[in-house]
Amino acid sequence: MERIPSVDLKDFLSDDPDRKQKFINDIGKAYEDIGFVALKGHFLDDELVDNLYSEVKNFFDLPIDVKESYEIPGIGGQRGYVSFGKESAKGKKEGDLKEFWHFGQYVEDDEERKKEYPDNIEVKELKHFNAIGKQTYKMLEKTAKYVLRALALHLNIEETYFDNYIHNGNSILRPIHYPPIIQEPKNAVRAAAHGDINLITLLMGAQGRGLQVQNHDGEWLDAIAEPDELMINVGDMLSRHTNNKLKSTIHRVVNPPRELWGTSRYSIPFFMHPISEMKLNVLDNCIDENHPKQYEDITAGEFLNQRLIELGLKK
Ligand SMILES: O=C(O)CCC(=O)C(=O)O
Ligand SMILES: [Fe+2]
Repeated sequence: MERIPSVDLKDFLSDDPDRKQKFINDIGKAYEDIGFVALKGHFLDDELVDNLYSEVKNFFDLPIDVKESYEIPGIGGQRGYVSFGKESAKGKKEGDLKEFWHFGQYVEDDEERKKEYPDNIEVKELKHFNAIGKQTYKMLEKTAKYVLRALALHLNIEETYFDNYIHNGNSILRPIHYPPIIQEPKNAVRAAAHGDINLITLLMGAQGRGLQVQNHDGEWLDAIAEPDELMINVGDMLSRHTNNKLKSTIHRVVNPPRELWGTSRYSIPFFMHPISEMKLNVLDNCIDENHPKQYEDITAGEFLNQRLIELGLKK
């Protein structure tokens, strides 16, 4: 496969069963192959997207000591600010050339669950940052819910199978700033090759160049979306759960050519996580003679913990 397939969520949401089925088939096929699709017809309107980018830029433009005052020790970077170079890909010692912010779940109907998560951090210097973040979080979560419904149907399980696992799930919205490059990086890139941890990732900002996806032949394909598309990929949790029927594909963000070193890159992934007690045990109907069970039983919470330690975010 030479390019990332494009799908339209409006097909899945339509009353026409043929359109709905076509969406399921297209995304299912793409995820069994390259693990990525570009998706139109999502729930983010242009005004929200514009406001979000401007708030995100305003935040990263704040003085470093202000940003660092939002870097909270002891929570594995799960909320607030994570400073430049802190996170490195699994197995790599150089930090990625990025700084980022985390918005987490807004639990409004479950006191116990609310206690489980760190609180979101309010940026006092920016009037609209927090509200715009929350609105975006909700719209991406809603988009992801329908994508997972389509995948459930593709997997021949109940359409709403994922709904209860993602309601109040541990999802994270991560605005990332890759700053201008000042001097030749030794071994570091904007984001080193990695697979995502979570169920699925919805990425805003893939219209800017830099994101690359590895195909089966080990070649790197540019993954560029249209301005109205989200790039959506399978993460390791979903790949485990489906016995690797759906592929969590390795991807990276390369440094720009020297003439573009002076430019920042902004991207905003939404990492869809389930609640921590969801069992990621391989689904029975993804096991047969030709596809023996490949992964040990594990919960989403245990899996996340392991990975945060490997990323250098948690001790
Ligand atoms: O910035 C990007 O385009 C991708 C970032 C990414 O892959 C990640 O944060 O997991
Ligand atoms: Fe990623």
